[in-house]
Amino acid sequence: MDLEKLVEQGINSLLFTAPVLGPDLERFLEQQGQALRKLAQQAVEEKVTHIYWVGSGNSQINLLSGKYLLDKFSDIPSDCFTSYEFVWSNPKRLSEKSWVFLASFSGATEDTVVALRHARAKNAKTIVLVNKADSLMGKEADVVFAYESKALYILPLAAAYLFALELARLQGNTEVEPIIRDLDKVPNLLKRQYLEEKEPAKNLAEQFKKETIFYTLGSGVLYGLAYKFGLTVFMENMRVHGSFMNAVEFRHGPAEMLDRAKPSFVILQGNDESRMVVARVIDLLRSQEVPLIVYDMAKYPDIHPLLAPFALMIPLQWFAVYSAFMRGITDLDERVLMGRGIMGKGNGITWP
Ligand SMILES: O=P(O)(O)OC[C@H]1O[C@](O)(CO)[C@@H](O)[C@@H]1O
Repeated sequence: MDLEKLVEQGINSLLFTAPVLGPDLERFLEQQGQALRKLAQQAVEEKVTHIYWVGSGNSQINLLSGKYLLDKFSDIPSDCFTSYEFVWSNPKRLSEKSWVFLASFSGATEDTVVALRHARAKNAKTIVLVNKADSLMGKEADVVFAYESKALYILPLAAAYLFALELARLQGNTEVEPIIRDLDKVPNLLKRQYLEEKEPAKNLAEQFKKETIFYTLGSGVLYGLAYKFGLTVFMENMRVHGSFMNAVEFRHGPAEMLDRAKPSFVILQGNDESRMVVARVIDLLRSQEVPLIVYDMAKYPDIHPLLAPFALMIPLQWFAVYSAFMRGITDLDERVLMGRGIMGKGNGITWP
């Protein structure tokens, strides 16, 4: 089938969020931004002792930014867990003075429902970010943010950013103000990128369509986005082998594999503190002549460096969409194992 026809059909798929990211983020910030800021105020007033961020896959790694920003700018301790790890680790500090944010698009993912019930059993306050308020998790949580969109990575990411930055601002941190201001510029950037990044991504996908292994590397503020594409999108939706690695860890072992084979690499390079070390990894990979794609935040000097996960999302997604089509995947939402009741168990559970 004609590639452009597939793209046209793909616009309605759940995976391909790029067409709605700009408008949906704009709406989300407009409609729910105030409530998120109020929640941050409440956290400060109530002297919350610990904030947990919990989810699975995309719906965990977007929340990691909440911990990253709280650690960097606030004095509230915070941890981010995959849902089952949260339950198994059963942190001793988890109490009625803790707040637990949980994200889930379906609101019915086995792991995260179990985590929500665990947090409730410990009397922690539970705040869920779900697509629909009437989902299983929406009905059981104390506070619900229903984002009403397929943008399951970007909208909870924005919620985590706004909550954490506002909390730090209320604690007197002035460094966060430019980041909060630039967050408002992101919807327009995403609208523009949806149009501008299509052709370059198509060419890149063409160039890489024979590659069978993709390692995706990112560090610092881009750790989460690299994890998202390396661990979920490329493997889950392009169905290629590969994995995610923290870019700073590459010199500590993985580099040696290049002696035997030269798999392809996708590197996300931020404008934050991680930039120079990641640049050294890029130089090393270039010297070894591996197939390499670099997504560089330097292309967006008008956006605060800490907003990189928003700025690099659409170029990567366009690449994944074209790559999937070029590999014979015509339905971007089709799964071979996930969502079929094979891997998720429990009453009302729908995923994975
Ligand atoms: O957001 P939910 O519904 O909890 O689902 C999480 C799942 O969705 C994905 O993010 C995308 O399918 C997976 O990585 C993960 O298994």
